Amino acid sequence: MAAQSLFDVLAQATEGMMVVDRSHRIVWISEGYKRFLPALGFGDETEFVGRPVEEVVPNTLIPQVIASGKPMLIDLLTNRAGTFLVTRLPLRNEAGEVIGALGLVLLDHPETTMQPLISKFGRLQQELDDTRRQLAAEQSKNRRSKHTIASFIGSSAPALEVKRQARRAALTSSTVLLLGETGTGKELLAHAIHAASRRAHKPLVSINIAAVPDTLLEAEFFGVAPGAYTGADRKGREGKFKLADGGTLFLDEIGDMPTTLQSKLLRVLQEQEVEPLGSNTVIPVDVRVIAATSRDLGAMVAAGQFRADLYYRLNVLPIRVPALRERREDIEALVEALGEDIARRSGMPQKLLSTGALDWLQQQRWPGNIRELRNVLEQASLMSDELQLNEHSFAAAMPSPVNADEANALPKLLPSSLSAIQPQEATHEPAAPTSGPATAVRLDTLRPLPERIEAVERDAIAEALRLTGGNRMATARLLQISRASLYERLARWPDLMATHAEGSPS
Ligand SMILES: Nc1ncnc2c1ncn2[C@@H]1O[C@H](COP(=O)(O)OP(=O)(O)OP(=O)(O)O)[C@@H](O)[C@H]1O
Repeated sequence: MAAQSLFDVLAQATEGMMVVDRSHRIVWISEGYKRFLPALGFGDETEFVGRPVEEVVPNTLIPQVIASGKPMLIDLLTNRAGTFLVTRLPLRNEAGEVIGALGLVLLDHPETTMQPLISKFGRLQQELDDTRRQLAAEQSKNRRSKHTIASFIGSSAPALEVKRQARRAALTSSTVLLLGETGTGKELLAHAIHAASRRAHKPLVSINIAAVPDTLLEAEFFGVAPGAYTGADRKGREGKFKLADGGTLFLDEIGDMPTTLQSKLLRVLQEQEVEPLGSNTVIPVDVRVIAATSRDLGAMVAAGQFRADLYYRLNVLPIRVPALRERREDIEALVEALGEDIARRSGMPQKLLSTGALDWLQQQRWPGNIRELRNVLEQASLMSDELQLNEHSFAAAMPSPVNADEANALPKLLPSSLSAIQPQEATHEPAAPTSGPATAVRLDTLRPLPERIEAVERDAIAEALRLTGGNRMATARLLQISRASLYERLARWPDLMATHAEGSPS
């Protein structure tokens, strides 16, 4: 009786009410509810009652209330009939079992009486939709490769030749060997070749051999069988070859491959099958390999540091990626493209370049190639408040510029202290109280050798960190030392570590 009167009170006090049974079927609607039927697309009650609620009231959550047995005391329901403030309550029998639900419309025009809440809801809904769209766009972008052959900027003869070779390589599944200095765009080309190949819809998996400790490389390449190890690898792990199945495996810094693993890699390349560590079964794989190195592999073969048979197996389609100084005419287009990217990422307007600035950029030697050009552009843009950058803006961002002529005479990376040592080291004259560079050199030679070596190393590392924008991997490569020995030295000079925090924009 009490329940009946509560029911009547609710039906009258609200704008509309419906009762739904356990199987979601609408069994009753109040007089008030009938007003909403035309907006929901129904002529009269008989077409509506008896139907499953989710079929006739879009976006309703009544089925969830029946499933969970938990009330929804207040919610906004939006569908083609409008936006409503609603309450949903489960109905239970005496045994406490859910036998259906009550749906109450508290307000049918909440937008007039609950403006702040409704507009907040609208805003959040809009943000949610935008984020979902962005995420979907991002995901589809990530599935596509980061780079295409057209993203390799440049129309000089050497750049066009590289692109021609890359397009040709994309037509086949043969192994590609990308050879070139650090920062010339080898990784970009590997992505581009994959994206232009028939494997583009399959993964491109990269492994930087120099970045993985030798002891872990084998597991990284070939995977680990379940139960082979305890700890993190107990469940087994797929190797990069398996992950790249059907697609492309990019082996960056192949010159750093330990000799013990070289023969195993050769076997996998020949047989196209891998044997995970701790297993005695082989797994067939279909992988296209693109390898890259900034080292002279031919010389490494001659020195016995790289297996000749692996070298020949990799050297099927060699592509030499030119250094930036071999294609200075591309600097203008590169500056334009890199500047656009820097502006987009930083949210600041793109800076213009004076003619003097462009000339200046074209005269540099760029041992760190495009990565270095990008870093210098970025630093100059951040350091200057002017919209136009001139040669002084760049000189400030690149404190010890070396022009092309000087550079040809002297390896750029040798810092002044080292170049000072070389010619003077043979002279054993006593220090004379003269002024100028000669005095500095003689005083320098009087310092204990370990101290001088330390200073040379420190200068070289500082210079290389600057060139690579603090990128540890590229720094180690440029100096031809291992990453571990770079870190070991950096630990000695915490100030260097702090000035060049890890993280290159590339
Ligand atoms: N031709 C190019 N056009 C536009 N950007 C380029 C070009 N070449 C390289 N870059 C950019 O320069 C940076 C360095 O390129 P990438 O990492 O491909 O060089 P890399 O030769 O693989 O270097 P490393 O040997 O040090 O790994 C990246 O930000 C890349 O996008």
